[in-house]
Amino acid sequence: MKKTILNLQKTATGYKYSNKTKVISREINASIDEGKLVALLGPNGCGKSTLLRTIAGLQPSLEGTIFINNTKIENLKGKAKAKLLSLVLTDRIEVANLIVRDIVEVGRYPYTGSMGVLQPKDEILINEAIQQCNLEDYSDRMYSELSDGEKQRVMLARALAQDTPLMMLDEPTAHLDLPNRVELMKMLRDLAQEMNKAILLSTHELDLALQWCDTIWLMNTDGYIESGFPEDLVLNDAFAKVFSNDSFYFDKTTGVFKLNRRTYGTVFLTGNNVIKEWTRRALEREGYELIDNEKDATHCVHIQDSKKWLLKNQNKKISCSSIEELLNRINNLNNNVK
Ligand SMILES: Nc1ncnc2c1ncn2[C@@H]1O[C@H](COP(=O)(O)OP(=O)(O)OP(=O)(O)O)[C@@H](O)[C@H]1O
Repeated sequence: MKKTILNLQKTATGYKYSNKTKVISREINASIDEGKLVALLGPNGCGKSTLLRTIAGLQPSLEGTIFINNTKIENLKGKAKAKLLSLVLTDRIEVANLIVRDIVEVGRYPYTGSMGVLQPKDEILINEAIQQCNLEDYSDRMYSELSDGEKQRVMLARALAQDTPLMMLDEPTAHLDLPNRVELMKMLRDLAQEMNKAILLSTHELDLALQWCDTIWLMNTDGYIESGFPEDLVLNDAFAKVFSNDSFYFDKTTGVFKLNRRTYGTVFLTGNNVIKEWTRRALEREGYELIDNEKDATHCVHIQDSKKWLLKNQNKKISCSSIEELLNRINNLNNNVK
């Protein structure tokens, strides 16, 4: 059976001032088992960073109990806490005159004596962390001279060297381009599975979280969390409730957000699946709704190959050689309406 690494019971988070308390989240009951990658998702300002800081013990919880490896977080201090959890924050730390390896070595601080002398086992774990984060060619480079994506990998390597059962990352993909975002998510998933770590990351990358994470903690604007399997949260409309508004909605079929807007006509579309998908995107962007019933459609489009779209409208049959031409023709037919 999988061991539970993080367990939150009736946790409330927030900020205390001398004469008042500002509650951000309440009644959080959630847990993470070893080997699991969990995404904390929610709108701006709902309380994701506050929760991560509370779990890390950087600020006290207002109510409830947080257990890491069955130990209450408030009973953990200094090095004992640093052996159980590592935290990678969004803010880039700016350090002068340190090379990448120096920073990864900091991860071993909880295990070294008062003089900070590294033992052979520490060196092995530092080398492994550098390797796992693909930093072998960077280990002697100045940290301050790296790109944001490379700095992010260094921070992950430092957290890995810390060798904790729980790793937490606050918006780790924030400064990365798309290939690096995917690469990082894959790396975190591999780490969870191969090293049996419990990993909690906050993110705004809904599609990446849906693809790569075992569980999603979905936080709404009132700070309540619904925890579940990504696909279940899509199908039970939890995503739609948290993220949709008057301007756009969450489309369950495709898993993306779409603008609510007037439709200019309906299209019945047939043909090769890949070309159909890109044609669908263009049609929907232009304000056309795709329907399954040929009889009721304003336009019918049959895709013959990647250079031929056959547009049928009442008595007309028009052959188009690109999606751009298809859209121009449909818009021309619709001119009086649009
Ligand atoms: N030190 C603080 N004192 C008082 N309120 C704070 C403090 N830090 C954050 N807040 C408030 O707590 C709420 C939650 O902030 P938090 O940064 O946790 O949200 P978030 O979900 O991480 O947001 P984002 O997605 O924009 O990063 C916000 O209303 C914010 O203004």
